[in-house]
Amino acid sequence: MAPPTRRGGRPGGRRPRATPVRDEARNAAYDLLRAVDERDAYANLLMPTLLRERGLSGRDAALATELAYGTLRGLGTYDEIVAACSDRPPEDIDPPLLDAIRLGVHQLLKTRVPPHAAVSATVDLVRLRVGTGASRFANAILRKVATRDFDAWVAIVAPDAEQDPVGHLAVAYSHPRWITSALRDAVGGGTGETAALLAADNERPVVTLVAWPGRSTVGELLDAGAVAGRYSPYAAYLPEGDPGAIEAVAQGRAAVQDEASQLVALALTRVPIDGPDDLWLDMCAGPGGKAGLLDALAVQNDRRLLAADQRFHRARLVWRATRRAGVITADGTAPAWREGVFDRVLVDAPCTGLGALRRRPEARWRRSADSVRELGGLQRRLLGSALDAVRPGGVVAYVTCSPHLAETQAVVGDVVKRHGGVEVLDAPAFLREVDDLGEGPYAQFWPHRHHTDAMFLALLRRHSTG
Ligand SMILES: C[S@@+](CC[C@H](N)C(=O)[O-])C[C@H]1O[C@@H](n2cnc3c(N)ncnc32)[C@H](O)[C@@H]1O
Repeated sequence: MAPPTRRGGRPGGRRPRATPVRDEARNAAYDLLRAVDERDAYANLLMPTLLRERGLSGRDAALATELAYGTLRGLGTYDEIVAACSDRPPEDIDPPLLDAIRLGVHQLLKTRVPPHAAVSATVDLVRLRVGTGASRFANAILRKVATRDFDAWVAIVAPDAEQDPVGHLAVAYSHPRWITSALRDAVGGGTGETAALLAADNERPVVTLVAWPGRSTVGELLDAGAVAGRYSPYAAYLPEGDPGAIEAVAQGRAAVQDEASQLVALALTRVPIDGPDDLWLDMCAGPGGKAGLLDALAVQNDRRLLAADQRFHRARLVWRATRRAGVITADGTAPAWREGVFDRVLVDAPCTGLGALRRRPEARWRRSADSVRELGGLQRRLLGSALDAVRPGGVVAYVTCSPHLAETQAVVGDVVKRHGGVEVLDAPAFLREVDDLGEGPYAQFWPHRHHTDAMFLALLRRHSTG
């Protein structure tokens, strides 16, 4: 890409406009970035409110969302590029200014926004929101950024792919190094497959709906513009539009739910068990995604579901998502139920959420490797407690929305060894409609293979009291 010239229409050649123009979509994107930085806001929860408050809809809403989420996902790479274009490292740049520059870099390198528009809109934003002096600094950085495309910058700023493959992938695909390394170990493939996984984390996931059986049908969702799901008999994808505008969703008969989440809950119900099959437990049920499906299946098959969550407000959400389940606020590690009374138990354990990075654009920068260690003890206690809660012959599903080996195989391996009397079942055998879940006995979904979250499933049968 040629360097900017004054006449050629390139961004840097233009003088700043006398009066900065306020662009509502970019302002909303900027405010989201600031809220994430200053108040630890969750981008996917705050964005709909921001759009509503600003009266943004249609293309403006889509632009604001794309700019904010894209910037949050990509800022690992963008900061390396800013560092290469500035005499100050990003950590020495005032955070409000840095966020505006990141927004500009994203527009220049990852969108079809014309470069002159990307620069002038960012410079205007900085003048209005940060200050005139800062806008000159932003202008100078963005002029340099605009001299190359994304791949050319990665070739300059990322560590050498041969000498430091993890470092290269981390910068090229904007993931923290520790997550890149953990995902590479978990996917078990080479650099190519890790790159495909990291790239999938940077894509906008399609909205997936679940038609709760007995309450709505996939046909009803298809009539409302959705497309049939690939694997789950209850799934439909919504290519565009607001899911809340679909009648079945608005009436609480269907919901938004990733397809892998549907399938792991379904797999638990598919394992044959000898003897009674009356009472099911969802031990970590909030906010109620899997409980909603389990409850609907329980109602259809004349079973009973007890759904528990340690936090009251999460339990309340479960109550709203279910129709007949008993819902309680309870700590699964200090159970409010007798041992060995349940026929099937789901432990959807609290985890790092590294399998859902597509949905939570800022999450990768919030978590640290310490959180894996911190969660490990709780995950082990919850799974141990689930094995106590299930009757001999009954089944436990251990699920995480993280593929990190320390949260998945290591937890199951340790608890099974300690507990005794537990058989690890071949989980992929209960999900025959899905290819490539791994060689067993565990099932691992992947965004780049299945277009779902990276959900992990272990199915365990309790044989004796151990
Ligand atoms: C991964 S989320 C569960 C998601 C849920 N199954 C769904 O599909 O919507 C984990 C849940 O575990 C709850 N939790 C954390 N510690 C717990 C404990 N000791 N006992 C019960 N629930 C707990 C959290 O409040 C959180 O709602």
